[in-house]
Amino acid sequence: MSLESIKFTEDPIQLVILNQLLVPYQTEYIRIDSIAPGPDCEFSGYDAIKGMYTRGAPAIMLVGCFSVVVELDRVINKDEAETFGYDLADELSFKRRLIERIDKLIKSRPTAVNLANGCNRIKQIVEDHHIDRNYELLFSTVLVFSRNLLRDDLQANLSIGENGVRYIYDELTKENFKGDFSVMTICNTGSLATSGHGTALGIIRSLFKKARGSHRGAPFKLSHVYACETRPYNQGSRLTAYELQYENIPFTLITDNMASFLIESLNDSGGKARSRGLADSAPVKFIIVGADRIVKNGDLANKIGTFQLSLIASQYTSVKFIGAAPSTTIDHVRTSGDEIVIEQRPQRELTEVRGGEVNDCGEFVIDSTTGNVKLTKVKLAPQGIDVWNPSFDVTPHKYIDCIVTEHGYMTKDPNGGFNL
Ligand SMILES: CSC[C@@H](O)[C@H](O)C(=O)COP(=O)(O)O
Repeated sequence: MSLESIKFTEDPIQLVILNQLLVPYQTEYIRIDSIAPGPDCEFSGYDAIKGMYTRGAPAIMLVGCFSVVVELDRVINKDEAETFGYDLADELSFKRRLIERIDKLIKSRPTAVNLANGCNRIKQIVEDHHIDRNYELLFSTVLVFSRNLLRDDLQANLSIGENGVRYIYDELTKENFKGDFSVMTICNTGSLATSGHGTALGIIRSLFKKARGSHRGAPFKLSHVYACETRPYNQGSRLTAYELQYENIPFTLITDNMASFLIESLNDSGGKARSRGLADSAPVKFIIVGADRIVKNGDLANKIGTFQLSLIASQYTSVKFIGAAPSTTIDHVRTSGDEIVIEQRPQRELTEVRGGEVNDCGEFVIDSTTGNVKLTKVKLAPQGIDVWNPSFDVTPHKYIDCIVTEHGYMTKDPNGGFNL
């Protein structure tokens, strides 16, 4: 990918993030200077995460952890303790203040567990550290932890790709499937949502790589991806479509409410696909989704719209539903999806959209001073109406066929349960 969502440098310590609110129309990077808002903080990790500038559970975790590194650098190495309300002379009060600010950061987005998992480990480092005036050691410990988190996330995504491919090949071989097949996905689970490669989209990338490379001789091959638009925030049409186009992976964008009709059309052997305007008639064999939190019994929180896809898959024995996530997405405390807090987003995020302005021919209008696509915001509903806008839903494990992590793939035990 030419676009990295997170850029962190150590000399000097600097964190910049891609403003995902502007993708795919403009490329803008913003510098993060603190953990949470405060005096002398222009743009904090909290602002970036809460404001959706940075998105996707693993990316949120990485930006959150690196924002702690950035603030500690200013406090410890740049003599700015007072600006942030830290007292370096009093170790206990320093730790209290830091933990208070990290706790505020964790609250920026409650459903994705990765942020809390990463930040809680930093809190543990802080609590266990006997500072004894050696703040530099604390700084370097948090820096190394965050740097490793970034490295491990990339490695995990590559392994998820491999493990997902293995499950898909095993299933198709068991079924004696031959020919081309399609997959469906929702939300943004690629490079932009992670440190690189991606989770669900990582599996799709790896599948394509295999189909084009050493596995060219396999009796089946992924030929097409159907990407759901992912209303209301359109992560699918803005980010996933952008990544698939960039990777030259053949795909078709659909709105979320087309999923069942599409699968019914493609998976029918009587030729419904052709009469319904579908150029590629390879059946959808897998719906592959990411996750923001997977609890112990396998219930999975992901972008709103995921649950209904699992219900559709459950109606077709030939369609398997796969959840893909790194182990930082696993919640080892909660036992069922009923315990997951679902983030409610502002009503305006559903009734208003911002996008690239187009002329009557559908071509982007370019701002002559900046050379960028002009952005415009429109409202899609009457003023003053009631709107429900949950950002995520929970897919019960009974509708999930397989969970893929960096450690392998897991199907259900004979009692129909996952044991995470
Ligand atoms: C790779 S994280 C799993 C995604 O499916 C996830 O839901 C996601 O991208 C979150 O969307 P967000 O834009 O942060 O609300």
